[in-house]
Amino acid sequence: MYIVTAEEMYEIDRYAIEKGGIEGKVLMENAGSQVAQQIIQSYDNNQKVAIVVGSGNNGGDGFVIARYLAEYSYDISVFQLVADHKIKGDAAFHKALWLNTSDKLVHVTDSHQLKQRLVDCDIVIDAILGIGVSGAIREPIRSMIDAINHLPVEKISVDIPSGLPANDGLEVDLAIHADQTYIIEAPKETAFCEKTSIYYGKWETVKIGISQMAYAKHASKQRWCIKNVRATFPKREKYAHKGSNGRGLVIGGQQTMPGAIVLAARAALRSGAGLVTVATIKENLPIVSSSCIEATYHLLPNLTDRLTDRDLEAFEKIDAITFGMGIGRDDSQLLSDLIEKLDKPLLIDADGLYHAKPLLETLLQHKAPIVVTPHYGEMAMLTNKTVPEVKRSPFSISRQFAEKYQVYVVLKGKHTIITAPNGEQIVSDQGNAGLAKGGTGDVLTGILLTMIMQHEELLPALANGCYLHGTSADYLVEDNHTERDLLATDVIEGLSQVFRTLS
Ligand SMILES: NC(=O)C1=CN([C@@H]2O[C@H](COP(=O)(O)OP(=O)(O)OC[C@H]3O[C@@H](n4cnc5c(N)ncnc54)[C@H](O)[C@@H]3O)[C@@H](O)[C@H]2O)[C@@H](O)CC1
Ligand SMILES: Nc1ncnc2c1ncn2[C@@H]1O[C@H](COP(=O)(O)OP(=O)(O)O)[C@@H](O)[C@H]1O
Ligand SMILES: [K+]
Repeated sequence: MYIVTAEEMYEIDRYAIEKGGIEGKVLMENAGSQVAQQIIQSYDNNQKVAIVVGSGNNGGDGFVIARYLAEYSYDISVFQLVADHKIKGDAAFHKALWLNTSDKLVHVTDSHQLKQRLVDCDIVIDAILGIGVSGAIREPIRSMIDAINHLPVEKISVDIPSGLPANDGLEVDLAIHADQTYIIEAPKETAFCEKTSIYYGKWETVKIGISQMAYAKHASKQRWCIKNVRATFPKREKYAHKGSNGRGLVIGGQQTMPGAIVLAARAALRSGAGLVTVATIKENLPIVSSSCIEATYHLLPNLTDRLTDRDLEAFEKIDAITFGMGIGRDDSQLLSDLIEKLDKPLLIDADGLYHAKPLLETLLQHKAPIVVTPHYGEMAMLTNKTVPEVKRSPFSISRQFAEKYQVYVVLKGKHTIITAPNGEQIVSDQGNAGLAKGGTGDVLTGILLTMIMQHEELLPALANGCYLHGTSADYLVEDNHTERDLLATDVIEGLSQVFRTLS
């Protein structure tokens, strides 16, 4: 499933009209009828329904919905919130069709009137503003949206809650707090941002007949689901051997933080890596090696000095490296050496991201791919922004960072956004609040290490890793665990259940 900005959606609509030959009126008919079908399936027809329409094509969808719901015997009233002359084009066409079959259209000019009209309704269908909204919401629509928000009725938004922008990065002025949103065709960026997803309530998409070709041409973001995983997940070769399944290196673990590297190493092995070597200080060896007996160990004299020839020789056969879990924030030469001297795919996580910040310009020199996996706080640190700024623009900030430094970015959160150096993006929205606990990020890192070694292409590799991690947590919470008690180690054990669903 694609995720779009407003501009991309307009391009996609245009493509469907100009290249696909589907008239705008037909797209609107499809949009309204599909939303109406969803409503018919979910809401009884003994309810009193008010459809509030604005001036644009979103309002046009509202007229189509009215026509279909009336056919199914819902008690429908349409309230037009703008002057007649503002309704033009396809919307005017569908308004005329509604008036051919019904006289239930009332022109409402202020919020006081609207409140009186809506007071005995059960459902309000919000077709006031769609993705064409711009700037601060103007009166009288402003007071009308506010009035609807205060009514104790079920609020169903068409395409997008009115007033909410489609794109990330814009401040929300005022918007309908929907209980349910039926999104036309493709979810918009704001459905996946922490500050704005709440306005949508529950949401689902309806299809209106636009071809995938239009998306392939004009959309650059996808929501990753099991279908994508099945299509891209590598098969395990019958004659595989441990060398062919990837040799991963995990570097990290101060004396006070040995757990992080154990979690990463165990997660990498559980995800199918052939061999995992943990490079850490000797003080960690007893605890780390007894917690992960399947890994091998490489002792570093400390975590700050340059790599020795002996280290480099030992890492020669490694296929990919992950650096940073529990490594601490003291000055260290390790990361710059890894960037300069080892041309292997390199994943930088946790404290490693603090080491990466002064080296960002040098990342461009690394020939093999680099992946950074910050949570929102770490992303704010890397970009000199505040956490609220990152939360407002997670798509744009990730894309700018990935393009500027030519790295892959995995911005971790409820909706994890994965960005390739060319700006292509994937959202993994699997997982639950059980993952909001120390150590789960280290598990993700281990899984990603294996995925990087086993896939041809990195973007699906990272998306598949995030899918495995989140889905493991989802299955565990469905079965034996809850969001409270879930531990990072459980997520590792849960992976086998996810793998079983992939073939
Ligand atoms: N072919 C298409 O383009 C299709 C569009 N569809 C619907 O059309 C919508 C987009 O249509 P439009 O581009 O007409 O956009 P809108 O329906 O969002 O309407 C934009 C109009 O709203 C008013 N407006 C914008 N910002 C405002 C503000 N801050 N305060 C008060 N009024 C404001 C202006 O009069 C503006 O022209 C989609 O969200 C979707 O619901 C669907 O019918 C499917 C097909
Ligand atoms: N509320 C949530 N819903 C879904 N996933 C979450 C949630 N909170 C955290 N996660 C996931 O859990 C992981 C946490 O990573 P991170 O913050 O780096 O943890 P740590 O550094 O303690 O290991 C990320 O993969 C993130 O996407
Ligand atoms: K709307």
